Amino acid sequence: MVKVLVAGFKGRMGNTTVQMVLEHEGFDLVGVFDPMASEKNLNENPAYSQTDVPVFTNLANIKTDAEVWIDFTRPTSVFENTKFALEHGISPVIGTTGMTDDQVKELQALAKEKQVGGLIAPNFGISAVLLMQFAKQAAKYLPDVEIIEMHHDNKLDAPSGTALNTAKMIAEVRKEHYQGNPDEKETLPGARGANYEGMRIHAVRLPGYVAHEQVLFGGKGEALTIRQDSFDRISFMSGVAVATEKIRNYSELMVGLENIL
Ligand SMILES: NC(=O)C1=CN([C@@H]2O[C@H](COP(=O)(O)OP(=O)(O)OC[C@H]3O[C@@H](n4cnc5c(N)ncnc54)[C@H](O)[C@@H]3O)[C@@H](O)[C@H]2O)C=CC1
Ligand SMILES: O=C(O)C1=N[C@H](C(=O)O)C[C@H](O)C1
Repeated sequence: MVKVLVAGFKGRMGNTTVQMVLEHEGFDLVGVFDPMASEKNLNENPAYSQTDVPVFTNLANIKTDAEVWIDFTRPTSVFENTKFALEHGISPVIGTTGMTDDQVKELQALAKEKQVGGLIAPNFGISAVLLMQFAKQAAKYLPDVEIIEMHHDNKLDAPSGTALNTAKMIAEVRKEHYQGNPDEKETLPGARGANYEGMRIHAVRLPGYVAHEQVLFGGKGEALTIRQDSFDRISFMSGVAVATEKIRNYSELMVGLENIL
């Protein structure tokens, strides 16, 4: 049994993850963490009255024998949480988005020093993992590209981690390239979206949406659109489960679910 702690358990993803961990016969939920929690044990919550699991509300007070730390928290807390996990020999499985490249590098160095395996996955959904790979492939031949990501209106970070990662993966193969009209002017600031190495990224936030992305390629007289949709947060759970099962077989901190599939 893999002993698991879920950070951010009061949130949308954290709550879905707790249910997945409790239902999975290979996982043992040994702790949950969220500063917003008022209970001391998960069994105080009517939905989990039979589940005796300690609740932590402060990082410094966590004492646990967890082997895997699953994190769906906030862009402002994920770095400290991941550092804490690595320093305590707990393998981090990180879904929280919004870390800077420098923060990721620092954590990768720490994981190497401690010889602890971990994963940061901008998206645990297989449709999104495939979309990023297909987009990288297409960009070799169609370098004019724009990304549109669409999310629920409670999302804190923009652009999404998935959109940023898509742009980074495309940038690995796309020849340096100016796209659009060099004389174009935004008559309303922001109209052309964010600029990542010449690629435009547009972020939509609307109620009713969960998580969706389109990558649009344009060529002479033709176009290609690649799209993925997460209609439900359950779409992320098989990826989280695979990472939780496998991550202790590694001794480095990787970025991208594809690294362990
Ligand atoms: N990688 C992936 O496949 C996915 C990633 N995400 C990412 O996961 C993160 C969470 O998303 P949601 O669940 O929608 O957010 P949410 O706002 O519903 O939940 C976040 C939870 O974290 C808690 N929290 C705040 N500070 C904390 C700390 N220091 N330690 C522990 N918990 C803390 C909050 O109280 C809240 O309950 C976001 O960054 C989002 O982009 C979301 C869906 C899929
Ligand atoms: O906040 C979300 O909901 C999601 N966040 C991740 C991201 O920023 O890419 C993954 C998915 O898009 C859902």
